[in-house]
Amino acid sequence: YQTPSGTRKWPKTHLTYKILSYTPDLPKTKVDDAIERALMVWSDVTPLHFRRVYERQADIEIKFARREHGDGYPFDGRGGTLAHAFEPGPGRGGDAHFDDDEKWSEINQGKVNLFLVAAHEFGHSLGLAHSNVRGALMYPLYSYQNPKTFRLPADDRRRIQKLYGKKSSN
Ligand SMILES: CC(C)C[C@H](CC(=O)NO)C(=O)N[C@H]1Cc2cn(c3ccccc23)CCCCCCNC1=O
Ligand SMILES: [Ca+2]
Ligand SMILES: [Zn+2]
Ligand SMILES: [Zn+2]
Repeated sequence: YQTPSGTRKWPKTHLTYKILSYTPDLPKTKVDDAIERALMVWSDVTPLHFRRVYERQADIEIKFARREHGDGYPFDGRGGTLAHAFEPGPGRGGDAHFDDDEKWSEINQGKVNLFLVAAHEFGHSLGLAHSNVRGALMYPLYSYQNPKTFRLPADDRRRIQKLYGKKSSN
């Protein structure tokens, strides 16, 4: 998992993901769809492929949780931190957790958009650290934008392709 520069990456391009729990704020199908589209943000620009699994352990395990939830990084109630994720590695490496005290939504300015937050978290799951480029997906502050018109900013694309290469053209 270790690269020369010290960042960590997956030693494979076919990754599995599993949704362990859901939020009561959205229908399950909307959560599934937001997660799938958030992963596609990254697979669209790299040779990475994501497959959903239901039984076995997955590389990227996704759950909604409140406050202390067993990893020593408790959430903080509504507002504040929205979610977190672990860098590539065995066990909890790659996993993404979402604060279920947030009001998760689809297209709604006032609430938190699951697709946008998930796309950010999966950047960490794949090995990206935060960006200091305002407007980058990996910027540490959440900012709402219309998910229908979302395009991966150049800084994020450049950095993920530096780790995993570009999407094979064929
Ligand atoms: C990028 C995002 C998808 C994930 C990040 C966390 C992260 O980097 N996960 O990988 C996040 O939650 N950032 C906070 C950072 C933050 C902003 N404030 C805070 C007040 C307290 C604690 C944290 C914050 C000020 C008030 C606004 C609170 C609501 C929005 N929260 C944020 O933007
Ligand atoms: Ca919170
Ligand atoms: Zn956690
Ligand atoms: Zn982050």
